[in-house]
Amino acid sequence: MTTDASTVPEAATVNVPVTRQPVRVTVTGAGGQIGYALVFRIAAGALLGTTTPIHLTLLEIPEGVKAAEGTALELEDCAFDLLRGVTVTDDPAVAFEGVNIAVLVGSRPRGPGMERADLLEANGRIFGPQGTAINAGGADDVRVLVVGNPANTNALIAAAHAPDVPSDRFSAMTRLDHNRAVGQLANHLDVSVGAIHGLTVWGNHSASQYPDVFHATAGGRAVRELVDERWLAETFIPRVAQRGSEIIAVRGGSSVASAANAAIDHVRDWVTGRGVDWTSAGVVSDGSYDVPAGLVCSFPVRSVDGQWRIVPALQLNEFSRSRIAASVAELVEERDAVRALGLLPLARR
Ligand SMILES: NC(=O)C1=CN([C@@H]2O[C@H](COP(=O)(O)OP(=O)(O)OC[C@H]3O[C@@H](n4cnc5c(N)ncnc54)[C@H](O)[C@@H]3O)[C@@H](O)[C@H]2O)C=CC1
Ligand SMILES: O=C([O-])CC(=O)C(=O)O
Repeated sequence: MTTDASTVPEAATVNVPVTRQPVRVTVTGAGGQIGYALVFRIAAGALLGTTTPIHLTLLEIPEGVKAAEGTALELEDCAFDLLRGVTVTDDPAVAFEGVNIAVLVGSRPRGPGMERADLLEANGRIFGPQGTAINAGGADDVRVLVVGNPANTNALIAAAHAPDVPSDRFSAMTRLDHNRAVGQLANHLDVSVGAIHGLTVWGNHSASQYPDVFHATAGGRAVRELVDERWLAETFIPRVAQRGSEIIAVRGGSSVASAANAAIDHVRDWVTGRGVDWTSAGVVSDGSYDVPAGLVCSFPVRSVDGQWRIVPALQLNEFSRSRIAASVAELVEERDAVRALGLLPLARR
C-alpha cells in the first residue's frame, strides 16, 4: 500500500528560492515514537538546513501504516516550506527508490529488564531486506543511519545486504551516547556543553560502550586533569552506558525525543561536515585501533567531504584499550550470533 500525501505547492508562497530537486529522505518505523519525534524536525529544516527541499517517505509495516498516514496528515497541516511531498508505504522497494538519506528506525524497542542484544533476532530480520532494497533502489549518494537496536549489528546486516553500496555509507547511531556523555561531563564540570571537545564513545551501543574523556577538553583544559579516576570509573562511565536503562526505568519506555535529536545531529554532521572537532558514530571498521575490519563499531569520527573518517592515531592508555576491547568482543559475539542465524549471508565485495 502506498499513498501520496503530497500537498505542499511547489514553490508557491515560500520565501526561500527553490534551486534544486528535493532530497529524498526515508524514515522507517515512521508511525512509531521516534519516527513521530523525527519527521517534523526533518521537515522543518533541522536535518539539511532551511534551504534544502525535502521529500519524505514514511515506511511502516501494514499494522503501522495508519499511524504513519496520520503523521503525514499532520505534516501537511504544518505547511512546511521545505516539504515537497510525503509518501507513506509498507513496501521497502517503494520506500528506498531514489533515496538519498535513509534513517532506519523501524524495529521493536526493548522494555524493562531487557538488554538491547535481546532484540538481535527479532530486529535483525528487518535489516537484511531493507539493505537489499537500498542496494536495488538507493541513489548514488545514499547514506544510511541505523537507529533500531541493536544498532551496530543491524547496520552490519543492512550493509552486508547492499554489496553495491560502499560500506562507508552505512552507520549506526551512537550519537545519543555521545550527547549523553557530553551532557554529563558538562554538568559535572559546570561548563556549557559547547565547551566540551574531543570526547569519544567507543564500541557497541550497549552497556559495554566506553565513553572516553582522555582526549577531551573543557574550555581548552584537559578533562583528565579536572576529574578524578574514581568518578570516571564509578559514576560517569556507568551512568552514560546505562542511561538507556535509566530512561526506561524512569519514564516507562525507551528514549524518544533525545534519540530523534541524536539522529538529526548525526545526519546533519555527516552531510555538512564538522570542521576540526569530532563526534562519535558507529562506522564500518577499517581495522583502526585493533577493531576487526568489517565490524560496525563506534569510533571518534569527523565528516570530511561528506564521509565519516575515523580520527587516526590517538594514543590510548591501558584502561581505554581494555574497555574498548571488551565492547568489541561483544560486537564480535553479536556478529557471530547473527551469522549463525543466517542473517549475514553475503560477503561484501
Ligand atoms: N540507537 C539508539 O541510540 C536508539 C535506538 N532506539 C531504538 O529505536 C527503535 C525504535 O524505537 P521506538 O520508535 O521507540 O519504537 P516504536 O515501537 O514506538 O516504533 C517502532 C515502529 O517501527 C515499526 N516497524 C517495525 N518493523 C518495521 C519494519 N520492518 N519496517 C518498517 N517499520 C517497522 C513499528 O510498526 C513501529 O511503528 C527501537 O529498536 C529502539 O530500541 C531507541 C533509542 C535510542
Ligand atoms: O536503551 C534502549 O533500549 C534505547 C536506546 O538504545 C537508548 O536509549 O540508548
